[in-house]
Amino acid sequence: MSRDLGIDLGTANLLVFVKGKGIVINEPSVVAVNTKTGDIVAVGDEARKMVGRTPGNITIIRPLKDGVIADFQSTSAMLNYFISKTKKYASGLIPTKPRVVICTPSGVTQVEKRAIHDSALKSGAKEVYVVEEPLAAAIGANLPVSEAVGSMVVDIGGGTTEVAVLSLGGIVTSRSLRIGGDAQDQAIMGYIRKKHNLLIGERSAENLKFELGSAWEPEIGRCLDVRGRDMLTGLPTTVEITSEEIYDSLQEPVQRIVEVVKLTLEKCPPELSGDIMAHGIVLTGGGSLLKNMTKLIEKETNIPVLIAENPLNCVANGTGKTLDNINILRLQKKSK
Ligand SMILES: Nc1ncnc2c1ncn2[C@@H]1O[C@H](COP(=O)(O)OP(=O)(O)OP(=O)(O)O)[C@@H](O)[C@H]1O
Repeated sequence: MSRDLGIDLGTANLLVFVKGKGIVINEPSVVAVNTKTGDIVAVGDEARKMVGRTPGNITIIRPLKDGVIADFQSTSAMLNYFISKTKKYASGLIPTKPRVVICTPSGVTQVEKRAIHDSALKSGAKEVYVVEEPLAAAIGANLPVSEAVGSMVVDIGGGTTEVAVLSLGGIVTSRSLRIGGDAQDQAIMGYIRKKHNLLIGERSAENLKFELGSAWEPEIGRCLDVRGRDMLTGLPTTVEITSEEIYDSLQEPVQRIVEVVKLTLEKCPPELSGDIMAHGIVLTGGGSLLKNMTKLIEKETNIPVLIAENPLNCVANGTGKTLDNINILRLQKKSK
């Protein structure tokens, strides 16, 4: 027995599933680095607390951005940190090295995949298998991926949106878009800068999205005060933002997601389209929690849309379930 691990190396959050325990780590994919020494000062929750509040010698890095690895060294350090953190779950088990199934954003190149693989090995893994994100999301959402029936999953993460049609254990057709929750936050920041001459931080923009955001018909009359820096005076100030404004700012990134869903449906073989019509499209990832996202996709595709249970955990749960079939992954790796 060993503490085998399933890891969702997400753009926004990194989750670790320990076999027999479930998800034991769920922290933001953020690293704080001392710019003078290059040392890692904090990782995950600790680093996230520092966002926007760091002194000159500390910089906050999001190692994965837009679904790709923006900074390999800090990705590697983050992976190492979290794999080591799971050591305490090995108590009572024979202390062997873990086998690791890791899920990376689909924009990652073969070279980067190899580098992630090697970095997990260096962090103490015995064997490492890299799986595709939409497959893990669908398994984690309990879709019947191994059956001869078409299932469609839309995983809306921080950096990417992955849309895939699956059947008989594999991906039949898929598309990946480098737009997810982060692009929505950026759109809110851009809108407020332009309309109110106000600079706000990423966390404030994300909070406005949580509180006022909607993909379809905003709730009229809701508003929230946001603090930022007035670009004209340079002074801190507070502005009231309405739900209609947040709705307007989210239109572009949200419509791009709808388009990619439609394009994937167009490429779907007719038999599988019929299955998807009957069983619906399943949304996973944190972005699926944007208010009325299901309603919008339903209206645009005329197909029922459901959100998976615990959408933020689907990919990690999927990699965890894959640990039970590690022999299949081993055979697939050998045949490559
Ligand atoms: N209630 C909510 N409403 C809108 N967006 C939300 C909500 N909860 C979380 N999100 C967004 O979900 C995103 C994070 O989702 P998730 O953890 O699935 O991404 P990830 O797996 O790290 O990213 P990727 O799949 O791109 O690598 C963030 O952009 C966050 O703002």
